Parts: sequence; structure tokens; C-alpha cells
Amino acid sequence: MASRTCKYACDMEKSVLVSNFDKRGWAQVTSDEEWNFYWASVVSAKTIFNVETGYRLQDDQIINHFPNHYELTRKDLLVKNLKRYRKELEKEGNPLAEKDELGHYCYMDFIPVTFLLPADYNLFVEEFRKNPSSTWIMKPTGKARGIGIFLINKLSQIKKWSRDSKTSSFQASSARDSYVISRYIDNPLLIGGKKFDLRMYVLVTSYRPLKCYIYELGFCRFCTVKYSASSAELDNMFIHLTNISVQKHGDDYNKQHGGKWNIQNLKLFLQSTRGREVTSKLFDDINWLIVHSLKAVAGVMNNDKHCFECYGYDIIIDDNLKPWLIEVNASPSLSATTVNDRTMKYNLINDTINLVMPGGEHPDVKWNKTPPKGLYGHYQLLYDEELAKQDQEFSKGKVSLGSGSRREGKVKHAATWK
Ligand SMILES: Nc1ncnc2c1ncn2[C@@H]1O[C@H](COP(=O)(O)OP(=O)(O)OP(=O)(O)O)[C@@H](O)[C@H]1O
Repeated sequence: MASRTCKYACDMEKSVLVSNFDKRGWAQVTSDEEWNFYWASVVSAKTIFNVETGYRLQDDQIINHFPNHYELTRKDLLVKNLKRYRKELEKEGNPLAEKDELGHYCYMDFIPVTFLLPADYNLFVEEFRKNPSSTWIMKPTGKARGIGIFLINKLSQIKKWSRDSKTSSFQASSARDSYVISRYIDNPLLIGGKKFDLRMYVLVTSYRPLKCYIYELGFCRFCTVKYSASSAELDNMFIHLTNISVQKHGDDYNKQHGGKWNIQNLKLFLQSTRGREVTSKLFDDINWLIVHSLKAVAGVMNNDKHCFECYGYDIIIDDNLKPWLIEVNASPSLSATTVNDRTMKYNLINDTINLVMPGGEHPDVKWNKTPPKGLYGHYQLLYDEELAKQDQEFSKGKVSLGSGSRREGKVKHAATWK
């Protein structure tokens, strides 16, 4: 029987997407027509999964977002879900929820302390007063690309978010007006004196059981101006925000390399300046925090079998080589600022399609979601809950946290890493 051509719809005219679809000989259709594969914006995905739309996806249709991905990708909801997850671990007496004598989580502390304003204003003030010299970062919950972000180190700078403020009812009027305020990581690891963050890509093909892959070709995004924690520079976003959308307006922005380094360069740099062991621990810690951020939302995620998602994780490493999760993006940018960027993003999409459609010709949501290893490309299996369970069966009772190391007791099961 002749095979039908796979039909794709795509909301973004990005060449790294379209050239991948063209290469496969797929036919483009609009999202109103019958499609098999839809690379949708989050807005279109919301419409498709809206119960009122009455859209029923068929077994040969897949789409690149989970219906309620925002449980992970909205800054306020991520924090809420993580807090709940830690409480659950604590309740079940899980050693991962252990706290130190100051009441801080020993292992589950990978997101900077965060509050929602104006809702948590009083809680924030309590925390601020414990350490009045600290710096905090204010971010509007409904915006991206660094828009509306500012740093503060005095309570008076955010008075209007207080509940007693005359403007507070106006401020709280919608989620659009609310902010998250997070402890500012004021000791970032610097390279050449400049702050940077990591963009890592993570593919989730199922939440229950959790199955996710990490892309080995992430990159670092550098600020264009040397770092300074001085109060006088608090307003200088070229020092503090690593977003390309901010940095590309800087006088020192370099169009050739776009202020980017690939992860391989970072690894080599860290191995030579800090040593192999700590570098490998850092990357284990990053993998560990990604898995736990996903576990924190797995229970509330609508695990629709037609969905997969390629997330952009933003991570800052501090000068103790501790990674901090800053944000998870549902639609990481597929624009290419350099030639290397283009190649990497083209490969990312190619490898993503290979993993979610290993048959190659048509999606089939009934497949067992175990692609052949030969199709992984630059992806590595990060966590497979089913394999981890089997593994635990074997080693029942043997998992321990060891001598204060965060490497034990995490998903370090040989079968689940490769
Ligand atoms: N707690 C923090 N400590 C230090 N720097 C931070 C912190 N939070 C954010 N930043 C810096 O600010 C930048 C913007 O923050 P974030 O990514 O949360 O906002 P955004 O505007 O939503 O960006 P995006 O377009 O990636 O969604 C980060 O890339 C990082 O450089």
C-alpha cells in the first residue's frame, strides 16, 4: 500500500523547522486542515486543547505542547508546584527533603527563593528583613525576553505591591500585573569577568511515566558588560540580564559569535580551571535538577498521548558551581543568530522529530515511546521512570544519600542515564 504523505502545520516561519519538514518530503497544510504533525505556538495549542473548541485529536496526530505545560513554564506556577512537591517528599519521609539546621532544604534547593507579588508581599518582607542587604529581581509573570525586569535592594522600591498600597487592588487585577520576586544570584560564575546563563534543551515524551531526554548541545549566553554587584549598577541590564534580546542592543554585542559559547567549551573551560571531578558533578547536578523540576509537575500535567514538548531550560551557575534553575520556556527561540546556532537548532529539530516519530512516515500515538538508540542524535535519555522503577526493584533498600553528597539518591541508575 502506498504510504500517505505526512502533513504538517507550523505556526512559525522558522527555517530550522521548515527545512526539516521539507527534507522529509512532508506536505504543509494550515492548522484548519487535517494535519499529522503540528509545531504550534502556545496560543494555538491552548485553542486546540480548549474543551469548548471540541477538537478531538486522532491517533495519527501529534503536537509539540502538553495542554497545561504552563504548570512548568509559568514562573509562578513552577515555584508553586516545586513547593508542593517538596512538601510531598517531606511528608513521605523521603531523604531528598532533608533540611539543615537553618531549615533550608539540603538537596531540593535549586530555585532561588521566590514570592508572588502582590499576593505574598508580607511573606516577602519577612524574608527580606532577615537579610536587608540582599538584592532581589522583579519579573512580570506574563512577559518574556527580559521585558519589565528590574533589580531592587530596598523595600521602598516595591512599596506599590504592598497590600496596603492604594494601587494594590489595581496591581493585583490580573495575572498580567503580577510579578515574581526572586533572590538575585549575586555571585554568578564569571568567565572573562562576565555573567552568563545556560540554555539547555529537554524533550519530554511522556509525564506518566516520566520519560525525558537532554540535548548535549546547549549553549551559554554572555552579558556584554563585565559583572559588578555594585548598587550603582543595579539598573544596568547589560550587566545583569543574559537574554539575547537585551544584550543584542549593547554596544559590545558581537554578531559573529552572538555572545554564545557551546556547552562543550564551557565543560573544557571548567575542567581546566576547576578540575574534572567538580565539572562532572556540576553537570550531574544540572541533570538532577531538571529531572526533579519535571517530577514536581508530572502529577498535575495532563499527560495527553498526542503531546511532546521540547523545553528551553535557563540555568545560572554560581561561583560555588551550584546550578540554579531560573526558568523553563515552552517555546525556546528557534531563531538563529549565528551559523553555528543555525546548525545546532536544525539538528535539535531533526533529532526531536526522530525521537517522537521514530517510524518516520506518520505519527502513531499507540507506539511504546521507546525509540531505537540509533535515532537519539545528540539527545541522551535523561530519565525513564519505568526503567528507574525496575532498577529500584533490584536494589530495594540500597539507596542512601551517602556522605552529604547530592549525587547519591538521585536518578543515578545506570539503566536510566544512557
Ligand atoms: N534569580 C536570578 N538571579 C540572577 N539572575 C537572574 C535571576 N533571575 C533571572 N536572572 C537573569 O535575568 C534574565 C531574565 O530572566 P528570565 O529568563 O526569568 O526572564 P524572561 O524575561 O522571562 O526571559 P525569557 O525570554 O528567557 O523567558 C535571565 O536570563 C538571567 O540572566
